[in-house]
Amino acid sequence: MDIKFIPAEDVKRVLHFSELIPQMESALKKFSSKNVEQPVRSIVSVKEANGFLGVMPAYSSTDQALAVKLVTFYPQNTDVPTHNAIIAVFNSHNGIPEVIMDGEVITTMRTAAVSAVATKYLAAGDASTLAVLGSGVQARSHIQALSSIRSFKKINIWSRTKKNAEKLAGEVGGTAYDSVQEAVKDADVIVTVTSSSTPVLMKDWVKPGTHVNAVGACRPDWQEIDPDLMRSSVLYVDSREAAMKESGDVILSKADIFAELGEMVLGVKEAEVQKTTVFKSLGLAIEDVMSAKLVQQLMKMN
Ligand SMILES: NC(=O)C1=CN([C@@H]2O[C@H](COP(=O)(O)OP(=O)(O)OC[C@H]3O[C@@H](n4cnc5c(N)ncnc54)[C@H](O)[C@@H]3O)[C@@H](O)[C@H]2O)C=CC1
Ligand SMILES: O=C([O-])C1=[NH+]CCC1
Repeated sequence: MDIKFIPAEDVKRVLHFSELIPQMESALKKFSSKNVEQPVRSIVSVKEANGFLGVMPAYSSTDQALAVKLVTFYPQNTDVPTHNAIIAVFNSHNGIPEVIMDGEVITTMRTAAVSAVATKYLAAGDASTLAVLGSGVQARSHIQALSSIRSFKKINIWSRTKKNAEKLAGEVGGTAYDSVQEAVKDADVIVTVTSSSTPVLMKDWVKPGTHVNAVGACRPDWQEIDPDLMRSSVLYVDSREAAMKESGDVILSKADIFAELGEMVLGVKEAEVQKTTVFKSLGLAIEDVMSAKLVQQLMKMN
């Protein structure tokens, strides 16, 4: 068996948001039109490390794309990334494994690309202030991806460790804030990218009409968003089934899900731009499978 390995440097070299964002928009549509075979991910808890291993398979017959991502989340890691992943790609005709590629860069970029799709449809066209809560890997990729969708004049950053917020603010020409309330007060778009398991963003701090990409809190007993904000906003999710199984923000608040993002992109459900909207992101295997396919195509061209 001749299995090729594609390392992180190669994935990083070929993958760009200009191609990844439309690819994710297409993946979301396929998912919500039931053109994808994908179970909700399996989670193996590693209690001693407060971490988990997630197993994320998906198959798209129209793309002849069959792959599985294996991803770990160890939130207490400090000197190595908190998320680590590989993606194994199989030949969909004969089941032979063909490629194993790094999945960390894809996880970093496709998550932000999906939030960019949500922001493109749900944020005001003239959105000028972006607030980011958290200062890690996803904070950086979200600033990059969302800046390709809207022209932000201000980028406000809060992180529980102020010096990390200041470092990120220095990198992106933003401003670091001491409190979440101050950071989000004028924001048109908010991104929550923390590893918190309790709410960091409160309803009363968010101005009406803001779009929130809620990216952290991927376990049924974790929350990043005030339940009142969840209930009072128009709520979009990547997958209804996954949200009802995995998202503490959705399950514990008992908020009504208005639509899957793919349904909105398909035009089956409205994009409620004038209202306060929350996109609750959990991450879908099909996003990884279609990102991996794009990497393979781009590698052939480069
Ligand atoms: N929806 C999706 O598809 C994906 C979601 N994620 C989630 O996004 C979040 C951020 O991921 P990364 O940036 O890769 O992680 P990271 O480890 O690079 O950064 C985590 C950030 O959260 C902050 N943080 C940790 N505990 C906190 C607490 N109790 N209160 C407030 N801030 C806290 C850290 O200081 C840091 O700024 C995580 O929750 C992660 O699981 C990550 C990948 C995909
Ligand atoms: O989709 C994904 O890869 C993840 N979602 C939360 C942690 C990792």
